[in-house]
Amino acid sequence: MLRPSLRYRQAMAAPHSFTGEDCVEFHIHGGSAVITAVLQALGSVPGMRPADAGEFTRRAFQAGKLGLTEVEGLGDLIHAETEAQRRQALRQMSGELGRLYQDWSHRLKRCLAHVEAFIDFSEDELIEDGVLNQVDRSVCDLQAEMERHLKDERRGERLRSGVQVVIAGATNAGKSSLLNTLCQRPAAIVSPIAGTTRDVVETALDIGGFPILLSDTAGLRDSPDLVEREGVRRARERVEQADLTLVVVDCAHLPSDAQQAAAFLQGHLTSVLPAQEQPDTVYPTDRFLLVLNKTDLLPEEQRQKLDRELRCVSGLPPVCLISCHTNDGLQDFLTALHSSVKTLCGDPLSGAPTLTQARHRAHLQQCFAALAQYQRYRDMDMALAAEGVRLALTSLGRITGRVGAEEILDIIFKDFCIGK
Ligand SMILES: Nc1nc2c(ncn2[C@@H]2O[C@H](COP(=O)(O)OP(=O)(O)OP(=O)(O)O)[C@@H](O)[C@H]2O)c(=O)[nH]1
Ligand SMILES: [Mg+2]
Repeated sequence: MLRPSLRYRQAMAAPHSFTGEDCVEFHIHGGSAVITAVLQALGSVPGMRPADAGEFTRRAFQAGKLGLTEVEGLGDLIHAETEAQRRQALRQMSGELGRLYQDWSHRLKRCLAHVEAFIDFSEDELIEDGVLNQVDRSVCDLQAEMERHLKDERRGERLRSGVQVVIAGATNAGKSSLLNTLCQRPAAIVSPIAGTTRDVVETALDIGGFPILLSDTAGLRDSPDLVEREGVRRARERVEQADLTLVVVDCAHLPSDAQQAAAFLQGHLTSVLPAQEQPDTVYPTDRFLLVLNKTDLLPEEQRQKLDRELRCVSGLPPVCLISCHTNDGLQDFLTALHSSVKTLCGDPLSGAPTLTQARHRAHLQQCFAALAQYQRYRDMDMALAAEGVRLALTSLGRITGRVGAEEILDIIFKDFCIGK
């Protein structure tokens, strides 16, 4: 006979369970024959069927136990591969982001109520003075807060999906060797033949808890070879899309004089940079790292001199001297890489909660635009101005799941696994 304990009843009975419904959990021996037999027995009970992927979470959402941003946080937690991703997902799952949007939503509802009251009662002078001024102030405040939230340099989205790091530079500089050193396996072919890498070789890495997607690319040079030219085009495309580019240079090619070396490196960077960034000689330090490889080929004295002097040259991105053959300088390079990636992702635990999904960004931008509609029509047509506030509320509701199309929910829940 089943005699549920008090703890069991509290955790599993409606409305305290995860889904808000009465639940039962079976703890059985783990052998596959036992599991199959139990599933078969359960399957023979009329009306019993296996849960769909994400069905438990969907039921929790439908019972109002979780908001949509929390659901997305839970999904991200399940898929988190690095520590920083896990922390960001946990924070979102705890409801911080959802509470921020709820707060905005409440304030917008107040604005809408005031605007509608103004439309209905202002002619009878039943409405107190200054109601619209209060709405104006609230709308301005909300816009300023949303603008700050949107101007986050995509840190949260980057952390969620991985920082795009691209290795680029001339042929034979040691790009593929760097990729292999970082991922500690021979992922890309290395050879003394210039033009060995043609296609993009990708690998996912965890750098101090931050996820990166590292791409090795074809060496940049003019080539009569059709296939190599396509490789170079792809390499340039990757640099354009990259969050961070590691520009690899064979340091045996560097002039020994520091000023000349700096000029050489500037020229090298220009040849790697996307066309639209050419006139700007101040390289955003968080988007480039200069990796001077093959230091084992330099006399120690020259290596130290280069290291010392290039650090003092202004206008260059951070410079790291390494050898993929001896691993010399690798630790300093990893520290510099970690610091750049951390800047690009931000600290998932400090400051205001960040945007983590392109879906949220799109709805927030619509919300922001709708508030501009309120301001545009406020002195001309109050009905259209009110419509602006209403649209803003709808856009926010789409983020939190208060307003939603079924197909969006289907997309979100399909990423969950069975049993979640
Ligand atoms: N001495 C020395 N040789 C290196 C080092 N790193 C790479 N090499 C050699 O340099 C040559 C080219 O290395 P790759 O890693 O294939 O260079 P790459 O930049 O990927 O070249 P492409 O794919 O042709 O653009 C190979 O013979 C490597 O063994 C290093 O740190 N020191
Ligand atoms: Mg290569």
